Amino acid sequence: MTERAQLSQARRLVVKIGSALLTNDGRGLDVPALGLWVDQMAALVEQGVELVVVSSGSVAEGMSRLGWKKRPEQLHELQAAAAVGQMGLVQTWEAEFKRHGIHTAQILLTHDDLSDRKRYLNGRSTLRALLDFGVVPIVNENDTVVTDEIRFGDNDTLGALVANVVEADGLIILTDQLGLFDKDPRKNPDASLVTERFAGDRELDAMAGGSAGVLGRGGMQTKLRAARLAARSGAFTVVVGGRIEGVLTRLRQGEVLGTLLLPEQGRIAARKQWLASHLQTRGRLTLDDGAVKVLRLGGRSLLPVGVKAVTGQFRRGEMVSCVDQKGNEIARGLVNYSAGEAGAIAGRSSNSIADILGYISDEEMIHRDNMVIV
Ligand SMILES: Nc1ncnc2c1ncn2[C@@H]1O[C@H](COP(=O)(O)OP(=O)(O)O)[C@@H](O)[C@H]1O
Ligand SMILES: N[C@@H](CCC(=O)OP(=O)(O)O)C(=O)O
Repeated sequence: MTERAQLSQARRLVVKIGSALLTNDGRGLDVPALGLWVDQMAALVEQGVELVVVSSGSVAEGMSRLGWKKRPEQLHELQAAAAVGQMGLVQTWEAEFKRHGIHTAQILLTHDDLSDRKRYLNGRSTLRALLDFGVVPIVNENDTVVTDEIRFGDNDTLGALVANVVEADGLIILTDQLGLFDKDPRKNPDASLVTERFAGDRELDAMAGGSAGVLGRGGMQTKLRAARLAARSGAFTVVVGGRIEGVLTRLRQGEVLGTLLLPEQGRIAARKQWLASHLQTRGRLTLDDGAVKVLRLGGRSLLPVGVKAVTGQFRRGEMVSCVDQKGNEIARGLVNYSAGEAGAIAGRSSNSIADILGYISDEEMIHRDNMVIV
């Protein structure tokens, strides 16, 4: 598989859009541009892609609504502008997605929310539930309550943390340049576009500069940092020009646009490591000897037929522990069925899932890509 094919195959994506783009360099929300991105996103949703949007622009839109020409220095003024602008932001996202019959949801997060384990897990459950319902969450930083110390500071970082939380396959950062250049193209007209690198490549540090814009905060430095954060849970990052015609559709088709930043370890390995270290188990599946044997051999999914007993209360997508009949832990993984459903299909062949439950979401109890052997 070529690296760009990862975009064609992604099942869950986070799309982050910066202030300069969304507000047409501060001239108020660029509704036609936003509408065009939504058209492309709706087509992705139609193809079964789960999407989360991280939308900047509340401060810029607030400034525009309040008639302020200069970005205020004081935190409380920025927060006031953000509160005014956030109204316009969510109204516009909602109205544009509504044209396609897609619901949106507003999610405002602070750093605290994602560093506190309980809130992290609750946030994860809510986001997962929204995605299961086919809703597109629209995320921004909760600017009203943040203080200097706890600000993400830029939505690139927020986008990466959201990609970690939802275990996205990829993070797409739409910005006002065509991608990451070997030097800041605003200051160096001879700069050339970097098309593909490992996110951890140290050579990139010298290339990425800060923001020259009045609206954006992070510049390429925070986009690079975001790519490194996203890589921890196995997500690739694309930094790409949001004004390129049909940008999301063309990326989906595998076209080489923007800069692709890849996790070093490989997507699945990084993701598995992330899952094992960040999620607590919610229940237990006791396996028969045959299932223990195939899991230990590696590379196989766990089917319902190999499960003898189910304990605990868990929902689809939560982490469960797989143990042998003596209680020794064999593996951990994200389960495809809730505790009640898992109990009903335990010991049964995958062919009978539909008869037992009345529907089938997956043939596997735990897919091999979502499982870590311990
Ligand atoms: N190596 C680089 N390649 C591309 N852009 C760069 C680079 N270094 C610095 N920049 C600056 O980063 C800006 C984009 O970041 P930013 O203003 O924060 O936008 P956004 O609102 O999309 O987050 C570009 O307009 C550019 O001036
Ligand atoms: N929460 C702020 C985010 C500001 C921000 O990070 O902007 P950008 O660098 O353009 O993504 C807002 O909505 O204005």
